[in-house]
Amino acid sequence: MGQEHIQWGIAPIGWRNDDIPEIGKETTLSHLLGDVYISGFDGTEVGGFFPEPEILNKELTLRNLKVASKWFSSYIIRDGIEEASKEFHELCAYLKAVQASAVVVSEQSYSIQGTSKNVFEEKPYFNDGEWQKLCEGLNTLGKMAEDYGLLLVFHHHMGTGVQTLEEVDRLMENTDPAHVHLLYDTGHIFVSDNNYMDLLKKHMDRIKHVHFKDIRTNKMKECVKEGKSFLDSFLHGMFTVPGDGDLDFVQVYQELLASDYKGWIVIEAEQDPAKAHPLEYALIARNYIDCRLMKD
Ligand SMILES: O=C1C[C@@H](O)[C@H](O)[C@@H](O)C1=O
Ligand SMILES: [Co+2]
Repeated sequence: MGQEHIQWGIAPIGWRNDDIPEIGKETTLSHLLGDVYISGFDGTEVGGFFPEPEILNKELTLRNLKVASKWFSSYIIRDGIEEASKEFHELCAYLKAVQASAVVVSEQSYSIQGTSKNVFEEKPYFNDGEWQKLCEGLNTLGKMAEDYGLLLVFHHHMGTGVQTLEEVDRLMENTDPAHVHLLYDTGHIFVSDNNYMDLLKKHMDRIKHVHFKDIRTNKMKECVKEGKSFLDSFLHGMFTVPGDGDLDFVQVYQELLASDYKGWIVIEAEQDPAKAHPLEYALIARNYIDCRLMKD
């Protein structure tokens, strides 16, 4: 089956975190890329601290690495599409210059992702007019991304208005499949819906980018019980790399291969690097991929 069409990446988020920039801030780009190389990955995603394209390209080429994509927080509902487009153009130009394949979009209007609110109970909900504005805006951004040779992949995310399977269904139904694609993140959909296979099976035809995020369910239960925020949940150790948590990535991977998925699978596990040594965890993930997922 088409394992040769998969590119494996690991996100900077285990080393430095854009949601809490103080975390791991002493880690340099060389350190991060060195670890990505040592742990045998094909590349990474662009972190907030990454330099201008010329410098980044040189550092990537020296290590034979690639970048897959970068996160974009859109505020289409709050600010309108014109406002959102300005920053989006800049990011797409950057991503084109570093030869990325996708731009990861998350609608952050009313998001509680970066706040102290209980992420398990206080997520926002969009009204009908807001859904329409969001979907139309995403179609516009998706066409823009194509002008830069990029795919717009939408990231469903805890603490946002597009979190649950039902919300992903609505987004997929009301956006143009030619221009708006989906990022499938195992960890976010599991924490939200307690299930990660339904979304994958239902929307496989729209999935063009994948985040493999594992969950320590004992930690997740503690976070739910204590009503923790998203940021406190990850500091508490809710997320980890595949092979260290409770999700079964074998069935996910088999489903992706059976559906002839082509593209990036990026390991993405935000943890406190002071507690979870980033290279050690990158190697745990690599070992799991080699011994459990790609064994045949
Ligand atoms: O893809 C992601 C990017 C992060 O900034 C985000 O908070 C994380 O949870 C995620 O899945
Ligand atoms: Co993700």
